[in-house]
Amino acid sequence: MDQFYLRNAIQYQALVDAFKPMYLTGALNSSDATSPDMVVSARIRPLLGDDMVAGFPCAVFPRHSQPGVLDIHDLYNHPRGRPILKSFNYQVDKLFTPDTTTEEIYQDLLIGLVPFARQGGIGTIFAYGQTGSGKTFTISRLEQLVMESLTISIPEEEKDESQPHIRLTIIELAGNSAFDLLSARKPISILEDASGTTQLSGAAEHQIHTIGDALSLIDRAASLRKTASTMKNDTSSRSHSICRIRIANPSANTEGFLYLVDLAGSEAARDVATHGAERMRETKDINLSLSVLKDCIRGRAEWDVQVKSGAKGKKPRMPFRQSALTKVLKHVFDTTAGGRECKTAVIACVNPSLADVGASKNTLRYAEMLRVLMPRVGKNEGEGYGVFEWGNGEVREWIIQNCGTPPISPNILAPTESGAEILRLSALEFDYRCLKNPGVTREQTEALRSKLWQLHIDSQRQSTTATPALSSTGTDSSMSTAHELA
Ligand SMILES: Nc1ncnc2c1ncn2[C@@H]1O[C@H](COP(=O)(O)OP(=O)(O)OP(=O)(O)O)[C@@H](O)[C@H]1O
Repeated sequence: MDQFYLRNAIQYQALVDAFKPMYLTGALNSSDATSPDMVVSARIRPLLGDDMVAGFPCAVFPRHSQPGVLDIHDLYNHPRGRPILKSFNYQVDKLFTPDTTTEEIYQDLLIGLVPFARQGGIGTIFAYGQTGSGKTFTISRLEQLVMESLTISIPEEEKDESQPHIRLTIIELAGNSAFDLLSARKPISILEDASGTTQLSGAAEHQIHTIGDALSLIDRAASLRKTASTMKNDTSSRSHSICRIRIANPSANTEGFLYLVDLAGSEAARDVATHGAERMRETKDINLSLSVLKDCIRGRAEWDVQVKSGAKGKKPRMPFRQSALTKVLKHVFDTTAGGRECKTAVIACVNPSLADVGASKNTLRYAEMLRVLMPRVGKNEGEGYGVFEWGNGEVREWIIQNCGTPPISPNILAPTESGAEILRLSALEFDYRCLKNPGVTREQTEALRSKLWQLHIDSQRQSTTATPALSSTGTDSSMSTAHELA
């Protein structure tokens, strides 16, 4: 296949240049709001020196006219002998192009997760993608940035007993075995205790006082992972790495978590074919754990949508006991006893080279399967807009008229947010903003939040154009068009 691509690189480029995208509507429309606590993003890494030397052109393009949409072009052999271009498109909530830096991704996806975890929530970020697509590049820098923000924000002289206690654990999962990356890859066990909490038995938790402590531990884990992979004569990480940051906040009596997960590379079938039986088994284990993870992430997002929107339905399936990866992340998926508030972000990493086009399509199909659409709010003639359709002006107006006394300033509660964005705020964040206003009580903030959600649910019920309670962009949402070489 590679030879076919290289032989036809010039024709391929001509077809790509002539490509005219169809405007996406319906389930793929970017104006459809997805689950408020789940952001599915994609990062296209730049073509690197090696890719260019190999001579493969770029096959993945962000669509500038529609935010969050990517076009991928593949080249097919046609029976009449002329290669044809097949184009596929995918939709994500946020798209990071080759020019985006990891610092910008942090600002976009993680800046809110850190205070959320400080207040007792669970924030999780996953990097998923084919080997060499930039997962480790992305997650390792995000780990550093999170640690900087957790340790730098409080000046040393102002730290006291009431400051959050930060503890770091970094483990690696290979098949069903787990290792502590901060204790020379010592094997550890994943156990559920009597209360049903997952324990990483034997894994050290390191108390972090300064950014220096954190960075040296992160470096230690990264170099151990790299050495293990080189010893196996393997350039790609065939294991999942999980960085867990526990944030205990004595003054608020809360304990939150941040998980940064660098998933094992999903491997293309053509690569697997060149490996032996052990590698094939390893790949099967990885694919199984990624499939269970997908069911769990999607199930959790569906559950959040059901709870927040008041939609009725069967409890979504979250088979987290089926793999070591999801057992470790039980916190994130377990909704028994109400479950904990969670916010999740996924970064689907993509190598834009034509040589990896098949794997890129798989990665983005996986990402699309994680997107859960909120029930759509329609507008009937003579009716007002649903909260979801409000602009910031309407949100502000509503706050002024409904906040009660003492007043809650729209500048503090919703300085820029639209209706959809204000609904996406976690309860913790909503209350936190309200309580910043002098004299405002918790009862008042809870009443305001319930009122907003009640209004949203009522407008949904009234809507005659409502879509089925929960819908997904699903696996068949990517559309393809074919263009023949003239
Ligand atoms: N956004 C980027 N900008 C510049 N270089 C990048 C970017 N993303 C990845 N790279 C480079 O691409 C190469 C592969 O990246 P990385 O090791 O992060 O891939 P990976 O997805 O973790 O692969 P594997 O699954 O094999 O571990 C590295 O040399 C990395 O420095």
